[in-house]
Amino acid sequence: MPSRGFEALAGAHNLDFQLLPATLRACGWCLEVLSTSLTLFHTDCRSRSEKRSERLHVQMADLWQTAGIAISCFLAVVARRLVRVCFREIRIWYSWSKLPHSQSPWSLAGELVPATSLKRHDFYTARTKQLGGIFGIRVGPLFEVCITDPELAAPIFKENKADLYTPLQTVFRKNEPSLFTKPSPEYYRAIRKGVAPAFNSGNLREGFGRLASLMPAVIQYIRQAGAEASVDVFNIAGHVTMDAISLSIFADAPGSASKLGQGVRPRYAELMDPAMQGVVKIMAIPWLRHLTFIPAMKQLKQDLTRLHEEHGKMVDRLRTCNPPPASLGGHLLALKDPATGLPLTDGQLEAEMVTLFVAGYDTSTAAISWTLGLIAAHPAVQRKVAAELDSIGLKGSAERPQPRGLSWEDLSQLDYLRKVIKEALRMFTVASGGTVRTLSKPLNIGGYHLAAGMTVQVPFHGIHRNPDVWDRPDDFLTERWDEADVEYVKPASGNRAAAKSESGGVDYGSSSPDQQQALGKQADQGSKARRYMPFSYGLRSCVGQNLANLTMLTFVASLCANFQLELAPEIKDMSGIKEAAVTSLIMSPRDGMPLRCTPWA
Ligand code: HEM
Repeated sequence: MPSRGFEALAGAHNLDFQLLPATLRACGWCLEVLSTSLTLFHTDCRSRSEKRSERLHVQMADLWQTAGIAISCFLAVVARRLVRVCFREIRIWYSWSKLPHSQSPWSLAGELVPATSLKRHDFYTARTKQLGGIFGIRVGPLFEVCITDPELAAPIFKENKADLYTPLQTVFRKNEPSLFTKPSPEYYRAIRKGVAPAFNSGNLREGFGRLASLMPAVIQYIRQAGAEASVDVFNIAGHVTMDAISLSIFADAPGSASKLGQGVRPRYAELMDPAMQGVVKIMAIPWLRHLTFIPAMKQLKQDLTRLHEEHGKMVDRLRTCNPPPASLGGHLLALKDPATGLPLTDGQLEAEMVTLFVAGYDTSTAAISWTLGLIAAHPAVQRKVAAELDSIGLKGSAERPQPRGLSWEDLSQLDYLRKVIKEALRMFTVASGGTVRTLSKPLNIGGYHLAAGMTVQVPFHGIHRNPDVWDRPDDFLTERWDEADVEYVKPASGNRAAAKSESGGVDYGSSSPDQQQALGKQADQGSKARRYMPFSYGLRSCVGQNLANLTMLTFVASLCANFQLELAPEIKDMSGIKEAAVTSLIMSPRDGMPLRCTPWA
């Protein structure tokens, strides 16, 4: 008979003792074996379940411990970052507080309104007159340094960081970084080196025929409008520059200039402009983008959806149009991403292509408009331009009612017209806000310590209109370009020289060999600091300036060769031109540039 303990053991494992065969039940030895194995099995089961629960326990404890460590690490990192950000902001605020500045410490918005208004170019000039060539402004919560003294501004052009531009990426479908926003240094170098040759003189010459072929339609349209009509050259220039960039990328048939006279703006500009207005808002106040429920951000979302559709088509067009290797499109397709060694993806191509349109379209259009307006407002200048064109057989007359079109060779003969364009870009600097950089290291400039991380703006319009730097800066004086080295600051004299030596000029915050070298270069340059910078200079200067100059020269020469220009009654005179200037992203005439154009013959 089985013992009571054995029976209990069997019961615990749901074994019915009665089910065992009778012979087995009667055999004491068998029962012994069965009992022993059941006991062993039971012990094993218990120890296994104990072990399992122990293991589970240990695992849970490990998990808790690991989670605890992870959370503590995370909190430590956040706290460190917070402390670092706080220290950085305090250092920035302290540096800023030592700069000359003018706003009331109690105003929450600081100078947000004048610094983002349509007349902000005048604001920087006024502050320069009031506070000098380096001063602080506060735009809402942003403590910013402004430099309008070219000598003091020189070291800023060695900085590459421009955090404030990052919101511009919103206009690309995949929010990719582009040349203009904030790619890695390697990517930036690869793109810059890859596209720059497209703008060299040999490659531009190859595409010049396509650019010049746009002009006959423009001339015909203006002729048809008649001498009494106000013709908006801003609108016309918009169509031509859009086609000029389009042609240099895709090298195929233009579309925009064929729509002249239909009272419309270039299609891409119609899509881009409203989106850019929204983007400018988030550049000024970055956290605005998170308020997706406010009407301005809802509108931006809609505008971007329309724009992104167009970008998809542009990438497809580039992939299928097979542009020649010398064209901008050819160069873009040949580019390799240094990180992967592969050709650019659709997203990367879109970012670079759109950057070229955004950077080149508005700027060239406004520059052409200011130049033509200024020529029309200054009859003596217009006579000299006409005489130059006449001397190479380009100007219309009774004997030459249909003057020939411009050739590549003509361009080198237009010395005076080049000076006129230069002076127009000085007086109405389209990139009026200039450049904005984030300091990657502390700098001592003009006796002021600027902390790392500070946002520094160099408003080019402020420099070009600074009376300490230019004689009669508010006058359109083409003859100033007859002198040599007009682009550079003249040797300092009198009070200005004394002020410079007292302020200590430029000094790098620490003294690594690189910085010593930079300091040395700056000192060598001495009075040779650049004061003329419509295309910026140094790192991040305009990569497309040769195309811009070519488009401006071609357009302005073609118009002046065919027509005598006069300001339309809407603008009337020089004060009307100045009044029309507004800056959103760039400085352009608010209601266009209406001119009356009378054929020479
Ligand atoms: C009159 C016409 C133009 C003016 C006044 C102008 C002016 C400028 C300025 C001042 C910058 C530097 C901006 C900064 O530092 O924040 C710049 C950059 C740039 N421009 Fe232009 N630009 C003109 C036409 C063009 C054209 C036609 C193109 C190309 C189709 C172009 C492409 C670019 C690009 C890609 C950059 C960024 C370069 C970089 O960061 O390395 N621009 N431009």
